[in-house]
Amino acid sequence: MTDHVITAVDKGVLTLTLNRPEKKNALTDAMYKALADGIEQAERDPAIRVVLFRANGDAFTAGNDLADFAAAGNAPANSGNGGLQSNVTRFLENLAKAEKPLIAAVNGLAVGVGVTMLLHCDLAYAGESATLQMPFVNLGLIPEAGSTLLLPRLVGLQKAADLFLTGKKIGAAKAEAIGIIADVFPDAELQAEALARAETLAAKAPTAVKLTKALLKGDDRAAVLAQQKKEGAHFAAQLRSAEVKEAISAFFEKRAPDFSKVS
Ligand SMILES: C/C=C/C(=O)SCCNC(=O)CCNC(=O)[C@H](O)C(C)(C)COP(=O)(O)OP(=O)(O)OC[C@H]1O[C@@H](n2cnc3c(N)ncnc32)[C@H](O)[C@@H]1OP(=O)(O)O
Repeated sequence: MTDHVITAVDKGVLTLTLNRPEKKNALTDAMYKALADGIEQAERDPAIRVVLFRANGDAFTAGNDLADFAAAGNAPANSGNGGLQSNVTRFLENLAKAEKPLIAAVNGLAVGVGVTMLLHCDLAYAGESATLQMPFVNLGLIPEAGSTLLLPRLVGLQKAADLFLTGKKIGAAKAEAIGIIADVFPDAELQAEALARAETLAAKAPTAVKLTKALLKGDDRAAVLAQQKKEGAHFAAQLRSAEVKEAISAFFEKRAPDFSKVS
């Protein structure tokens, strides 16, 4: 159990609220566990029709907790903790496997997995001041969640490379224009709008909704899960690299990383 994710069910909507605002909702293993458990609970419970991801504070999420990455990178190779933690993997797999609709309300910053998870959401809404960034390469890492398959399909190879290789930030309007975000709302209206849409969807005919989602996703699930596995293997190797050690040290020392000496 963690207080850093608040789980609530109302009117057919399972709401998972990220609640670690003092760390910009950076995701710890316990938080991934709560998110993975939440999706499984929704899939099991016929009374739950929709999952809504939202966040308290001024950021959606700063992505994976970098201290956890540093610890995983330093763990003995045979400790079972030398790659993505099992709850991260479970969360990413559950996103890809979910049969019920997933909705996200993105306020403020969404970084790393905070963006790649949106590629699995059927409806991702954002506040107008939201920014999205996938700085995996800047951290010495590679993108995950099947995003190396999903993003280029969604936005084209050039735009996907631009986002992944530069790690640049984009605003909500741009994210909507390229298809990552379904709709943008004034910041003050985002949460109410996303909840209202989730509740409306939860009241619709559940089998028709599930079948429509399945048809929209096509036959992609196996390919996405296979891509997650490929990404995960590279990710685990990179976590142990000098590149990641330098990038994470630089983050906590509040300086720019220096990759000039890594080969
Ligand atoms: C499988 C998943 C992979 C991924 O998700 S990869 C992506 C990993 N995430 C990142 O690289 C983002 C790292 N964070 C940042 O770049 C910045 O932060 C932000 C741009 C998100 C926000 O910057 P600002 O508004 O200046 O806030 P602040 O003072 O940097 O952060 C407030 C407190 O939050 C902690 N924090 C922020 N992000 C993380 C994180 N990802 N892991 C651990 N801690 C984080 C900071 O250290 C600090 O804490 P203190 O107040 O104690 O100094």
